[in-house]
Amino acid sequence: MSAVRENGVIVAIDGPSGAGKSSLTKLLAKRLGYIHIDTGAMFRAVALSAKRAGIASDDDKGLAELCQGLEISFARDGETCRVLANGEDVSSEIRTEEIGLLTSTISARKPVRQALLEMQRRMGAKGGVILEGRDIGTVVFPDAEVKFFLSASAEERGRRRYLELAARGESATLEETIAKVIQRDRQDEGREHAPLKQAEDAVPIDSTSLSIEQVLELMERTVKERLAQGGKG
Ligand SMILES: Nc1ncnc2c1ncn2[C@@H]1O[C@H](COP(=O)(O)OP(=O)(O)OP(=O)(O)O)[C@@H](O)[C@H]1O
Ligand SMILES: Nc1ccn([C@H]2C[C@H](O)[C@@H](COP(=O)(O)O)O2)c(=O)n1
Repeated sequence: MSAVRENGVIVAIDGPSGAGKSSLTKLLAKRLGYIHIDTGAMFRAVALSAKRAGIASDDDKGLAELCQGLEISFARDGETCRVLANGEDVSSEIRTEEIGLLTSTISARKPVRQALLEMQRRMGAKGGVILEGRDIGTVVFPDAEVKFFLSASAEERGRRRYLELAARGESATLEETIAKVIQRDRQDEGREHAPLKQAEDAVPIDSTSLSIEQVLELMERTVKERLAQGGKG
């Protein structure tokens, strides 16, 4: 294990959409007493801001300027964590399917990745943190002490997303939702800059037939074993 940082280790959780990253990151962070950073929410905040400003998803100059003037932060209040873009709470607005797909497109642009890479490294540098995303273990913190690659079949991930949408009263069919999951996988895996892929030293977890609790147990055990091998908690 590399030298441990001021506040503890860095845990990276990467994987495709709907694999359970956000749910597990929050639960694991609570168990370990770590903070969690949802990097997808940061990309979503950029996409929402670009949409509002009428910046096209291939306008690299416009996107670079947008990112320069955009401060993304998290407001933590007990169990909840709000996402702020220049001080405005955008937590709900960034969670629509439309913003999800736009985010997948905009996050492929180099100036956006560069701007958020710097922010994410600053946020996580002291350790004691779990970051979830697509490229945490490969690009943002390739030296993270613990890396997980969390996946599940596209059908199962689509089913989970469909249930979420139904609970929110949003109309979508299961087939459409699975198709969107597959489209997002293709975009995230196929892009030139920082594509979604498993880091060589990541622990793979297929959650298709595991409960959230089972995945949590597995992750917690793995982190604690690594800490016992030479880190501090
Ligand atoms: N192992 C699991 N079994 C059943 N449901 C799960 C499991 N893991 C996550 N879920 C559910 O699947 C949905 C998607 O999970 P979550 O938002 O954590 O995924 P994600 O990987 O963060 O997705 P995205 O990258 O799109 O934000 C949630 O409703 C969550 O409760
Ligand atoms: N580290 C990251 C995190 C997210 N993205 C992109 C790719 C996703 O399709 C989109 C939304 O992420 P989600 O909130 O669904 O996890 O953001 C990325 O490229 N890199």
